[in-house]
Amino acid sequence: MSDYTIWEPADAAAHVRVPEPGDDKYSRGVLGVITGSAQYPGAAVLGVEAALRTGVGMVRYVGPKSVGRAVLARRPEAVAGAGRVQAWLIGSGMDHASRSAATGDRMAEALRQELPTVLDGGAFDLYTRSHGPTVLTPHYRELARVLDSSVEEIAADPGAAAAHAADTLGVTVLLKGHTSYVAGPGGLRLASSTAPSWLATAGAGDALGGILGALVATHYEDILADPAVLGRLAASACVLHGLAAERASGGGPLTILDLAAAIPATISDLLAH
Ligand SMILES: NC(=O)C1=CN([C@@H]2O[C@H](COP(=O)(O)OP(=O)(O)OC[C@H]3O[C@@H](n4cnc5c(N)ncnc54)[C@H](O)[C@@H]3O)[C@@H](O)[C@H]2O)[C@@H](O)CC1
Ligand SMILES: Nc1ncnc2c1ncn2[C@@H]1O[C@H](COP(=O)(O)OP(=O)(O)O)[C@@H](O)[C@H]1O
Repeated sequence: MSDYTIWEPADAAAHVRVPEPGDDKYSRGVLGVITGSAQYPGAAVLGVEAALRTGVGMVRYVGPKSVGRAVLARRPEAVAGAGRVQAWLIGSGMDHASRSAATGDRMAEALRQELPTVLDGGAFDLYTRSHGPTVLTPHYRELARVLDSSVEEIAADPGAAAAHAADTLGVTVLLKGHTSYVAGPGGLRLASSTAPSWLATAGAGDALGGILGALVATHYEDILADPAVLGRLAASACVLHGLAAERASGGGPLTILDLAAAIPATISDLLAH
């Protein structure tokens, strides 16, 4: 932990791109989303919800048709089907072992574009094929699988595990937990623990993926110019996620749709201070 700098709300505020009068939906950035599966359609719904609430020019959902229908039922603002995007969010709510050929093809096509990419749960196996600036968002069990290690080893020193993963895999790693650790291959080390423990509930990570996806899509040019920006955005996503959870919780339980609904006011508060 000593190598890590705490990423503060003011740091996160500086990493929200506020639209300007000359912006349109494309100049703000389009996020492509390949998440969800027949088994876990809700993960796609939650990620898209959180991305749209964080602010992005457009979300294009490019997953299975049945999941796309669930996404659109909740969020008609999302656009279903392939098209040009500036960043990708891939892998929440899917199991890499049971990935369909169609999903595998969509992922391969996305990764070929060398765009800034967030890889979540069911897509960690693809990190070597992701040639754009890439951030992985594992929890402890997932990082243990990626590193062929054990949960106990990760839990013993999560900051060191995240740093080791970033250095050996050559990607940015956001290791999720009560404290989340962001490590970048260039020695970037940021930590955040803004979230209440009420956030330990199913779907919380799917929402984090959406928040981070939106921040990445709206900063794609900055990331391409300096890949270290990706780590700062990852830490900013953790701060926003934690503060939105705190606002939704108010000291009690929360659902992930409550968290998503709290994101806009969380951002406007951050920008006002
Ligand atoms: N609404 C949704 O669609 C959601 C989908 N989710 C998806 O669900 C999939 C699995 O995610 P995980 O993070 O659980 O994956 P993991 O593979 O890390 O966790 C599964 C492990 O938890 C253990 N386990 C299961 N139930 C348990 C219990 N009651 N008590 C103790 N241990 C238990 C299992 O034995 C297994 O080892 C991912 O694809 C994820 O994206 C989750 O994000 C939750 C919400
Ligand atoms: N005890 C805790 N306190 C605060 N935040 C937590 C706690 N446990 C988990 N979280 C946060 O909740 C999210 C859980 O993500 P993940 O394990 O991927 O869940 P899911 O797969 O259900 O979406 C992460 O952002 C993590 O940082």
